[in-house]
Amino acid sequence: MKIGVIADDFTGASDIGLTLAEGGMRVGQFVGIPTGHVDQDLDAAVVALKSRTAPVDEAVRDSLAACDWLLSQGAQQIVFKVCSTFDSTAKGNIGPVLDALAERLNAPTTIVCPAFPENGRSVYQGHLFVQDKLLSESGMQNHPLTPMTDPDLRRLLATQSTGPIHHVAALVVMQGAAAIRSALPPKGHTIVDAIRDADLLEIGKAARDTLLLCGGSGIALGLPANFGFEPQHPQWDGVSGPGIVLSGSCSRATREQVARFRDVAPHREVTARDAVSGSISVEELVNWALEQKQPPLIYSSADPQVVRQAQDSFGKEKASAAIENLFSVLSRGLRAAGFRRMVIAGGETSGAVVQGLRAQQLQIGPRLAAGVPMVLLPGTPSIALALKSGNFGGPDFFADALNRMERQQ
Ligand SMILES: Nc1ncnc2c1ncn2[C@@H]1O[C@H](COP(=O)(O)OP(=O)(O)O)[C@@H](O)[C@H]1O
Ligand SMILES: O=C(O)[C@@H](O)C(=O)COP(=O)(O)O
Repeated sequence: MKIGVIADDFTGASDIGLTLAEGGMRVGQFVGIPTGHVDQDLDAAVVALKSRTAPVDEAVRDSLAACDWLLSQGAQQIVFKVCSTFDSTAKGNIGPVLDALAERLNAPTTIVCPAFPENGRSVYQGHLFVQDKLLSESGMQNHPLTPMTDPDLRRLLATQSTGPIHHVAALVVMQGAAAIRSALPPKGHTIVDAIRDADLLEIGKAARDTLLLCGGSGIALGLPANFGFEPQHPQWDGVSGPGIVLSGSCSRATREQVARFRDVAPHREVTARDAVSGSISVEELVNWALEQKQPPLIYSSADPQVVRQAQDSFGKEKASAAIENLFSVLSRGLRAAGFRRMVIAGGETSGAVVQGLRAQQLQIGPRLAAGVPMVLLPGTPSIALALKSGNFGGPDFFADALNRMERQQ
């Protein structure tokens, strides 16, 4: 194995899995830390954790365990995959995990860059932009679990990390890999600007001998070529069987996708109150879904003021956990009822569903949208999943993805 990835959520794991697969690597996506040796010829392994919003100690412990496992499988370079909007709580977890990984790997210097230009995320002068808005004005300031109110990544990481934080500016990056390499200080974490894929490719080249990198999936764009891999398009047909959309993301893009899909598909809303009080039965939701003539939508996605009210009434963690648990149990019921194509919106929500389905390993398929591959949960029968990050995908993503996931007869 050449590259080992520790992803702090499940949508992020399939996002970077796609980048590496499109870079020509054989990639395995693992749900949690595998035990034992993986008897497969993999070029890259992505360990998906649900550590983004976990308590700091737990996130550090799990990330180190994932790192140890990846090293034991022969990984030569480690990527800590975080969100392209650098999602973190007030306590971390990006800084503490990065510090711990750097220490474990004895990596004096790390490159940090969450840019993902294809999805509108760029880093300029150390600041993170989403399209033409600073991170803190992009809608991410209202995220239910990780509100992002500081767009200056140097300042943000400095509050989370014990090490010195440096910066390599876009003008240096545009001079290419050699200039980037010589601008990297010998110690500490360095935020590197990137506004184009070309910048990320040069950062990738510059990182050939860097043990530890941290970023969105864009940070992996240039890495497969360092090991001699050439771009490819992952292929496989979809699966046959009923489809459904489960949406627990309250991000802007998802709310638009929910609104669009509600116009054309049967839909049921699950409120935070329903989930916390347990007044809604999973069995009843599954039966309702089975009665529909076309793929339905079950969603808790709500506007920021509704989420705020729910959090004020029930507590942030309690509301989130109750909704995630509902989707987790529901996904199991849906599989038992015969559903074979599932589009899941939201990183935490995807984590809950994939854990609910007791998945251990997922196969990365072709891209459905930038950062969103079709993934296969092998079994008899297999299930096709789309784990969609909250802010990824166009307005008609749900309908498009369900169609693309269906095997053509
Ligand atoms: N109506 C709601 N009220 C409160 N919290 C909600 C509601 N709907 C979803 N949530 C919670 O918000 C979080 C959304 O996070 P996530 O699934 O990662 O979406 P995204 O990918 O957009 O960040 C989840 O923990 C989810 O359970
Ligand atoms: O890098 C990204 O933006 C995604 O891969 C990701 O991690 C998104 O997380 P969610 O928005 O919580 O799904």
